[in-house]
Order: sequence, then C-alpha cells, then structure tokens
Amino acid sequence: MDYVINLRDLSKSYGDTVALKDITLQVPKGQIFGLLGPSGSGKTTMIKTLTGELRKTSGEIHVLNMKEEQFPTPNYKAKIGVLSDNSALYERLSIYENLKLTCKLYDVSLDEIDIILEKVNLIDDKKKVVSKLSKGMKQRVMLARTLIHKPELLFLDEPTSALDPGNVDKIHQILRELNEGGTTIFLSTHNMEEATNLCDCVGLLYKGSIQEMDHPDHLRYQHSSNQFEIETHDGELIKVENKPENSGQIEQLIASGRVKRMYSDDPTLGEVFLKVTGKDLGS
Ligand SMILES: Nc1ncnc2c1ncn2[C@@H]1O[C@H](COP(=O)(O)OP(=O)(O)OP(=O)(O)O)[C@@H](O)[C@H]1O
Repeated sequence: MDYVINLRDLSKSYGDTVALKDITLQVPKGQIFGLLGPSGSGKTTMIKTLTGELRKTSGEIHVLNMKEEQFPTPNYKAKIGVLSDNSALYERLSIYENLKLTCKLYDVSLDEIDIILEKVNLIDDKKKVVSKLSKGMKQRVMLARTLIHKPELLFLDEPTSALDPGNVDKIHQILRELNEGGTTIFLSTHNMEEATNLCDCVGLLYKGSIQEMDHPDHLRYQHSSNQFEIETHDGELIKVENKPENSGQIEQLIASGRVKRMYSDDPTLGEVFLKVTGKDLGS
C-alpha cells in the first residue's frame, strides 16, 4: 500500500518530558486521519515533528517517502500544507494581499487567489482588511493560504477549535471536498464530534501514546455492550441483546405500539476515550 505517512516507534522528548512515546502508524494516501486527545497529550508535538519544525528524539519517520532530513527542503514544503496556531495573518492587509504574498512565496500564479477564495467562500470579501474579519473568516483565510500551492498532504492542528458550529460546518465541508479531490489530511483535535464526522481513522492519543486506532464507528462498536434499550410508553426499560435471533422480539414490541423510544448503546468517541484512558477529553 502507498503510505503517505509511515512512522515506526517515533518518540520525542523535551528534556525530561516525554511528549511522544513509541508511535507506530501508517496513513494511506487519500485518508483523513485524526489524532484525538486532550490538552497536553502531544498533538502539536506530533504535527511539528512531521512538518520538520521539531526534530524527533528516536524512531523512524517517512512522510511522502521522504526522511526527516529532507523536511526543510523546498521540495517537501511544496508538497505539504500546514495550518497551526502559528499561522498568523498580516492584520493590516486585505485578504487578497495576504494571499498575494503567499503566491510569491510559493511561486504560484495570482490567478489561483480567486479560485481558492471561491472554495473557502470568501470571494466577495477579498478586499476586506484582515483585522476586520470574524474569527471564522480569518480561519478560512488561513486555510486558503495553506491550500494555495495545492499540497498533496495537509497538516491541520485543531482546525476548528473555538469556532462556532456554523463555521465548523463550513470548514468541514471544505475539507471533505479537498479530500474527495485526493488530498490526504492529518489533523489533530480534542473534539470528538469532529473526529467522528470527518475522519476515516482516529488515533486516541493520551500522554504521548496512541492507545487505540481505528475507524471511529469501529472504535465505538468495539466498546459497545451491544444492547438495544427500549423505553415503553408505560415507563418500562427493556434491554435486548443486539443479535439476529432477537429481531422477532423487537418487531413484536414495535407492532404492539408500546415503544416510546429505542436506541443502541454505542458510546460516543468521548466515552470510548474515557473508558480507555480513564480521562475525559476536556480535562
Ligand atoms: N517547548 C516545550 N518545552 C517543554 N515541554 C513542552 C514543550 N512543548 C510541549 N511540551 C510538553 O509536551 C507535552 C505535549 O504537549 P503538546 O503541546 O504537544 O500537547 P497538545 O496535545 O498539542 O496540547 P494542546 O491541545 O493544549 O495544544 C506536554 O506535557 C507539554 O507540556
């Protein structure tokens, strides 16, 4: 298989602080991979190590078939896009002028600016000065700047943190479209909904180690107690194991008109995280 990211026993320490410990993972081309973890679990360290901002302590890293030594090269930088906390914009310049600077940096035609602004839904705002934009609009300008040189691989460090649900949806829509066009995405988040809705594979990161890694639905299913809970109109709670031989019993209950609500007890990714690590994602 063609892996865009291939890590073996990757570790990173800051002095005595171990931030990443023996991480082994592969991200195939075209996947949206999510690192889900609370504050301090090592998400930013992971992204900075993969983008060449930090050097690993030990282990093997291959990204786009390149080794760490090649990460500072223009060839690597041309193939990746990075959106992080450090991605500040020039506040006194307009959206267009900000993107013009990025085009010069990457030697990209200025014609790309309108194309990318269409994509992030900011074409009508391009003359606006950045200091007057909302937080959600600024995040979309930063995303546009990350995308303008058409990277094959995107690294997004908490791309929607502190945005309202409307802006979160807009960014998710843009990311899905990019992914459908073939871009591989590696993102970090502490938001279980983001991981569930967007990612093909999620690694649960806690204290620098990946505790479990799988498709979000598989993770939830594996930690489910595999029961349907049926609440009747007269207040009874009936638990039925999710097995084919029980389907007749469930159908009978539904036909009797007694069923008020019925749900499976698959946990949320947040509940899975709590079960696996003993820690809440928000703490
Ligand atoms: N420059 C640094 N020097 C020393 N320790 C650091 C440094 N940067 C991070 N750490 C430590 O490494 C660990 C992982 O931090 P990191 O910032 O990667 O976590 P995170 O999951 O991105 O957290 P957050 O969601 O709060 O950004 C933490 O214990 C943190 O205190």
